[in-house]
Amino acid sequence: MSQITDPRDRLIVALDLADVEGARALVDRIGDAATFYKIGYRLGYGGGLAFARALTDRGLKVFLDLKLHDIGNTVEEGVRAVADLGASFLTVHAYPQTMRAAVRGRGGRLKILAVTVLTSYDEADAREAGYALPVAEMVARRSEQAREIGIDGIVCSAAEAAAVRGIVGPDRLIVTPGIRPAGSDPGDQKRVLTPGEARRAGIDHVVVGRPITGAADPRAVARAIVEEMESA
Ligand SMILES: O=C(O)c1cc(=O)[nH]c(=O)n1[C@@H]1O[C@H](COP(=O)(O)O)[C@@H](O)[C@H]1O
Repeated sequence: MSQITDPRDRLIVALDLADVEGARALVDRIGDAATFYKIGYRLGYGGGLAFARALTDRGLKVFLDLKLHDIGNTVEEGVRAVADLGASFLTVHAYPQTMRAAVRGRGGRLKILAVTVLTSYDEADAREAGYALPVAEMVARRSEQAREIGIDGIVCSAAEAAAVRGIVGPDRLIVTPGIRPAGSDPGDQKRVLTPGEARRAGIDHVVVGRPITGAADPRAVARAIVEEMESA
């Protein structure tokens, strides 16, 4: 588990917005209630990579969620190309070739996170995609492979966090999307826990998008999530 001194760093706000103007306005509204933002490919394709640099220049932390998965050479060079954007985290899918390539391309302070099984998948979705193993076993197997390859952290559901911690040990990061404050709409997420449950399961960071980006008062929701984890 990482040494997090500022409790706000545990919350990563997913900036799943169409353009940089909207993202900048949201970051300004949230103000000092959050310190860590995720930029995925929706915003990335709308100028979000330059915006990542603008956020890090303001002292905020950035998670680039590009979920790379390709032939090794392309992944390695792709990781190398984003290594100097100042981001803290970059995602790749947890396939062994992809993870090895990402580790080769890693540089600077960029940490590579491996996405095990998406939190929008349940058992039926995994079977439909051709996987024979139950989701929890897939997550465990991919976490073992990530550890052997030297990946810095795991993305999984908080429902698997305690098992993953047993596999990857105390020093690798566990980052969990699929987080919903009690009573909020899960949307397309299927393996869902609350911020407090996630914290008790031993996660390092939660990723929260729509419950914050769609809220009337995003700053208040971000604050409440940080407080819920602090008191868990
Ligand atoms: O890699 C991710 O960040 C990710 C992995 C995963 O398994 N599930 C998942 O939801 N995510 C991302 O986490 C965010 C969750 O957003 P909300 O469902 O709106 O809270 C989205 O940006 C997803 O792309």
